[in-house]
Amino acid sequence: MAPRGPALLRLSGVQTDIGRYHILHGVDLEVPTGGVTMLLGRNGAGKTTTLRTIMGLWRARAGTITLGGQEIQSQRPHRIARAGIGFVPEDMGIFSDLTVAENMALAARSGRISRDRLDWIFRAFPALDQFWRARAGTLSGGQKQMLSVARAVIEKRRLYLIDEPTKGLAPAIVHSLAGALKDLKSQGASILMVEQNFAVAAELGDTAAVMEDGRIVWAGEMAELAGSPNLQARYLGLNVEAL
Ligand SMILES: Nc1ncnc2c1ncn2[C@@H]1O[C@H](COP(=O)(O)OP(=O)(O)OP(=O)(O)O)[C@@H](O)[C@H]1O
Repeated sequence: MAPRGPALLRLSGVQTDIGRYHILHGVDLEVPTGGVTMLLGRNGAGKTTTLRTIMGLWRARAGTITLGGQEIQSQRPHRIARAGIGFVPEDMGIFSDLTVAENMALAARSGRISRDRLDWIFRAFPALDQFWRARAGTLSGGQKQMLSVARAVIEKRRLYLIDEPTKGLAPAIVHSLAGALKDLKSQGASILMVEQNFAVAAELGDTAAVMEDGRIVWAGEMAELAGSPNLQARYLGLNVEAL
């Protein structure tokens, strides 16, 4: 198991509205330093809205969000990114008209990509090496997802937010993506991840938080959730016999 430290990210009573809809109803969540926290829950529970609120893409109308003890909830997204959060959005957020190389260069805040980091990315995602000069729009769905993850990890960040990286991917690609994320975790990274594939969530997660209707309704060790068909049925609607 990855080392578990004090909370790196803490949400307290976070409420977010989208237009006139009240979506987050007071989210309390802790992400420890080191390891993977899985944010789980049924469709529409508010997981993506939580990640976007942390990133400042939706403004929290109440509550606090701290990163390493500093409040970030009223900062703009680029300031939050600069504070050390890498984000892999659900829609991948890559530039289709630019090459893989250009997409990566734009993601590096310092403007320079470290050779060691790039070598690690190429080992984890060989397709990005192969298609380095290709336009991102010509990549397959799985390769685009890899580029999206690679952009977030191009530089070391204090925290990575990753929204459903395996969505719609073939099993072999899911496997290699999960391997890369495991490797990132073994380097001591702190990750908050939304994942609908429960097998992947159970494999990668150290801790878990389950959302329902804009609130966290259960939080604990991933192993406890993975080992309890009752908790899974109650909070995730998973029927283990059907898996
Ligand atoms: N741009 C928007 N405008 C209006 N309502 C929205 C918008 N984005 C999300 N919502 C609503 O907010 C609620 C939470 O959505 P959110 O995407 O955070 O859920 P989720 O848990 O990530 O679900 P999923 O797994 O389906 O992505 C849903 O009821 C959704 O319809």
